[in-house]
Amino acid sequence: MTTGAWIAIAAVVAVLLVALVAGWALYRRRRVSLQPTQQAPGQIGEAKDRSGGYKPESGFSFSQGATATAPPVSRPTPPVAEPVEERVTEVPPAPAESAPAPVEPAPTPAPPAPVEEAPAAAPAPEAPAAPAPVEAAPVEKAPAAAPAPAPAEPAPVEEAPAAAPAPVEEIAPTAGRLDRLRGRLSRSQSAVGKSLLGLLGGGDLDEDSWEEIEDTLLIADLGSATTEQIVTRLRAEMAAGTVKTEAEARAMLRAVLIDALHPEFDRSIKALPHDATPGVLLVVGVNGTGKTTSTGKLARVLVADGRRVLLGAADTFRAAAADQLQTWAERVGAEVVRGPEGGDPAAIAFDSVTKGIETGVDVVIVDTAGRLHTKTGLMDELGKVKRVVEKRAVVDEVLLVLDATVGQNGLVQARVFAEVVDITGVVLTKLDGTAKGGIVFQVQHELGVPVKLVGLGEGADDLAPFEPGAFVDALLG
Ligand SMILES: Nc1nc2c(ncn2[C@@H]2O[C@H](COP(=O)(O)OP(=O)(O)OP(=O)(O)O)[C@@H](O)[C@H]2O)c(=O)[nH]1
Repeated sequence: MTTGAWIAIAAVVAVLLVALVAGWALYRRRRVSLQPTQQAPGQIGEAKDRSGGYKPESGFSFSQGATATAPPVSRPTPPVAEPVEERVTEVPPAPAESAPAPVEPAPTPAPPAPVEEAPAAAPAPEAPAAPAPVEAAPVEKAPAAAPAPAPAEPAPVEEAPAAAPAPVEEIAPTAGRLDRLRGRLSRSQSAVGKSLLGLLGGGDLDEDSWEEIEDTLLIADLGSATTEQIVTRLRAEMAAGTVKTEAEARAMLRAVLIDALHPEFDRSIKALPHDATPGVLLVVGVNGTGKTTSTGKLARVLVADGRRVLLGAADTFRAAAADQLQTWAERVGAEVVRGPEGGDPAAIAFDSVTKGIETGVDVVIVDTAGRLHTKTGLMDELGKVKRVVEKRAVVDEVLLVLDATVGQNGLVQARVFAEVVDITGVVLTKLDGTAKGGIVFQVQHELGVPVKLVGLGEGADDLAPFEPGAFVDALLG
């Protein structure tokens, strides 16, 4: 071979080498690399307890709703029970539209003296032995002015007549019992967190990795808008070069997720009484989502907090729902107002609030029915319930109960309800049974209202306040 040929070969080899090195350098520049940590003690993410179930830092927070604009009603001093008939007949004419059907005060363990007889006996609210007011006669409704369209004398709901009320339960203080929820959420949620941290902390982040992060968020039900927002922020943080270690990646992910959960939202439950009226909460949602259960759990929390509670069983769709609510009420010593199966929910809601005002309870929680048969039907029913209640008191909260396990369907439901009533907060139930807690992000994003409470099990005390930080910690495992 000639010298010229050797020189040519050497030149080609040199060019190839330069191209190879330049290509490798370019490739490295496009990847974000994470070094395993050598962090100083105390640095974020260092050896902290990540067994991390959902563990709210604080207890439930209750506040007072906006100042009442409803007609002032003098609030008699506490629990002296009066005959229900008397109380109810004092009610000013109800809105014409309500045409309320007779409502039967249900027996409660905190007995308002038995209907019909009851002198001014004031039974102690906690006396389990006190006989239930058997055979509560249908109460004459005040609004009788308008010739009530023959309320078809409702077949009295099976009132479990002679059954002695269950003894009122001791309820653990709310603060202490929240610890028991630890771990519930992590069992189902941590898959999402593990996957995200695996990708972010795994070393190199190329386009495929970003796509995987996006998929993980979408699969966890965060929805496309929230996912896009989160991925954009994660990319920006990574590109800024501030994230060099796994611990930093974790801390950054945590901060981004918490931000997306709107930590600034007011999540207190507007359940405190006004000067002349109780706090009034409407609980709405599709049947089966956990409305009645959540109403009962919330009543327990309030009673444990020293509040006098009245539950209104306006879910007249099936008698069992009212029975269920009554059982919850009996267990905690709350009062209950219920009506006949198929009765007018608005009438029961109206009577609940009326009775609540007159007996001076602190808070009335009305459990409504949520048949999504037609939007118009729902609109009529719920709209009417709210309007009628507002004749007596301000509605402080409309809590929408959503089942976290139904994913996108929950969002569809949320939209429909939000069109019908002004939702002020969301109760997300069954978070213990899903690996897709991401619906929390979507619901807040779509409705612009906070998730205030989460259901983490079927137990009576498995209700917790929603806290973004605690939730993200549980999510990251
Ligand atoms: N695992 C789990 N189950 C729950 C939770 N909340 C409610 N449930 C269960 O969900 C089922 C339905 O709850 P309900 O309270 O009856 O639902 P609802 O919306 O009132 O429905 P209706 O009674 O038909 O009006 C019950 O078996 C509850 O025990 C929760 O947070 N976790």
